[in-house]
Amino acid sequence: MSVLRLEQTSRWFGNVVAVNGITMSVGPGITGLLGPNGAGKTTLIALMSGFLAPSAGAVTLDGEPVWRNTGAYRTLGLVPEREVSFGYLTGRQFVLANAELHGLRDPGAATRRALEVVDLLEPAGRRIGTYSKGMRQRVKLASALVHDPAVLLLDEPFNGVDPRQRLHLMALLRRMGAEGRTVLFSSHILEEVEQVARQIEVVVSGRHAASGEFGEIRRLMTDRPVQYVIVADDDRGLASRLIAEPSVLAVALRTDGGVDVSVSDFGAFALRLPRVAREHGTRILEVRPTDDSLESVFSYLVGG
Ligand SMILES: Nc1ncnc2c1ncn2[C@@H]1O[C@H](COP(=O)(O)OP(=O)(O)OP(=O)(O)O)[C@@H](O)[C@H]1O
Repeated sequence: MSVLRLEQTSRWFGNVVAVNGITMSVGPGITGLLGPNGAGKTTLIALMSGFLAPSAGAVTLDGEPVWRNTGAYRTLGLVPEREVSFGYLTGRQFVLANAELHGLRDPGAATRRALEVVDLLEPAGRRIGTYSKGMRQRVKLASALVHDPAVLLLDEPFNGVDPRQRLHLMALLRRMGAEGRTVLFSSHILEEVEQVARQIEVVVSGRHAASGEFGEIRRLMTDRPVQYVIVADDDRGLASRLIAEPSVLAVALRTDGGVDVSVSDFGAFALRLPRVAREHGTRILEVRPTDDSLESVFSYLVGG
């Protein structure tokens, strides 16, 4: 049972602050690290795996600093986001190379075991260059697992992987978590994280925006105010009726036509809007959410 801990951890590159004073603990089971592109997930994972030194604060594994600590490297496995650049190696050669780097007593047996876990024994004699994207992810996973680490860190493992392979990979991660390993994976897709992770940590612009069980995070995201543009055949009439609705927070006429509507409870609003329109004989021509991007959800979470 291993626990990774970040304490007021920051990392900057010149004047870019990639990770900004993050404090969090990652324990056994599966944790999802959720954040939009550029949020600092890759930098965080590099800090947690001992590939980068923190500029300030500390990263520890079971109380010991991770940076420049060979003991920690034996406990950690990392699946980086970048593609394996050794396409000319076979899957077996690639995993074996890592087993040898770790100085394992029986690298051949460890390689076989790791390839079996990810279900790649059969194609292990083929060159990685001929593998599908999902197979390439799994061979990276086998390489990260070859020394049987208690902690497994994966950077965007589902990116570009087809749906069937994705399910396969998710099942593998669940198994790792159920075995008591500390598994953390990053993603920018909430649905992906929800399907596998028990615990979710949200990062935005290098800051720790939220932390909790996925139900809590989902609630935080869905309870936020939502903005719509609604275009009707009578914008002014519609605006005056909508402002009387309890689910509506604010209404403003747009100069280019349509109404900006800020909604507190979009479930209730979705039920009311067609009724309000029908009762007053108004035709709705368009309903368009204006801030449904993940970025806006995140900026809401960080209070931006
Ligand atoms: N080596 C570096 N030198 C300069 N800036 C960097 C470096 N590494 C990361 N950054 C910057 O730090 C910020 C966080 O980047 P990071 O790659 O950690 O984010 P991310 O959440 O993993 O995003 P993505 O999913 O797009 O990779 C970005 O603004 C990035 O440009």
